Amino acid sequence: MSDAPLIEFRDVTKTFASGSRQVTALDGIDLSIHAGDVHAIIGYSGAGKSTLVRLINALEPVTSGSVLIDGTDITTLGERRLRELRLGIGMIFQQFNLLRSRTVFGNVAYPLKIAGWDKDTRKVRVAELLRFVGLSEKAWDYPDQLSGGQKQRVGIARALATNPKILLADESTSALDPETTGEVLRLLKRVNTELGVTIVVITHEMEVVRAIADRVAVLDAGRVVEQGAVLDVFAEPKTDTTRRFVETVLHDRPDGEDLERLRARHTGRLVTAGIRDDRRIGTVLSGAERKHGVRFEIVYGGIKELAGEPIGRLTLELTGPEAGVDALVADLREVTEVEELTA
Ligand SMILES: Nc1ncnc2c1ncn2[C@@H]1O[C@H](COP(=O)(O)OP(=O)(O)OP(=O)(O)O)[C@@H](O)[C@H]1O
Repeated sequence: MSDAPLIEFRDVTKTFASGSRQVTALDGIDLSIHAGDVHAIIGYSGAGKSTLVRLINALEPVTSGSVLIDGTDITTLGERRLRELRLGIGMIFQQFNLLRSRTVFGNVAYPLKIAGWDKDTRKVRVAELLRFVGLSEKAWDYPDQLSGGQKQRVGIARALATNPKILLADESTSALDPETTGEVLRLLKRVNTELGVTIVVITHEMEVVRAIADRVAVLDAGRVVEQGAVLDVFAEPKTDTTRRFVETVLHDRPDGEDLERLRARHTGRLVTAGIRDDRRIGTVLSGAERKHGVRFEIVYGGIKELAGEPIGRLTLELTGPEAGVDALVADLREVTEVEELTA
């Protein structure tokens, strides 16, 4: 497999005219999405996520810069080539966007009809897709008879009908309860691993990123403020925006009342240390008393598993001579991120 990205944004800017004002939705985006990845784009409302995804299938023109798919700059393509391009890109939506007047079968068959597949081939393909998403028994139901999770599974089957290489999922689980969200995310992961489809997940929920993404880009006010492997971004978020998103999943950093309570109850120095390679941190801590005359107590923390690795933070109270605590904090900084919490 080549290293060239499947989707690449090069210095992409997108502005909209809003009355007499110009709104900059995307501001100098550089982003690479590689074949075979589940790549999440996370950001708050208005960050530019939907605009970004609409540039991937050229539903909107860029204002400047280029968007390359498989090495082709799609910003210069004519309508006919764009139609071909869009056949290779499936999309699913927050509100499912199913045709209410058609059955599940009819909805999934629809893109095949548009693409000119004959009736028999359509039938075989739809049956195969419904089997894959676990809805064979619902083929003759109408969307209104389905639960939210089932509707999204129909959406996924329809998006995959023409065998796209890319699936764009725009807030695809935001209308679903947590349990159904899990089901849909597991199905998307299967789409990725079993069918080899590259998935771009647009979300404002870090839990979605944790659950299925390999890589993530954090979008803030039209700019990519951070991007990388999900594990790295969770372990060492570099911007406040990212840190806030990570917090929503890990709940591992005391703040507000929790922090006040800890400060009132513990007189030693409070530090929060990132857990990643726990053995190295364990080694530093187990030598704390012997090396520096410092005792430690774990007073707060949360650890989750991400891609098979423990990730999270522990808050420690360190008690001992000032110089010893300083030396221990310095040792900890060698192996992980450390934040002082003492006011
Ligand atoms: N067609 C449009 N005309 C004018 N402004 C637009 C248009 N589309 C988007 N914008 C503006 O661009 C900015 C980014 O919007 P976008 O919908 O991409 O953000 P988002 O991150 O997807 O937010 P949300 O999660 O709320 O959908 C916002 O300020 C929005 O108001």
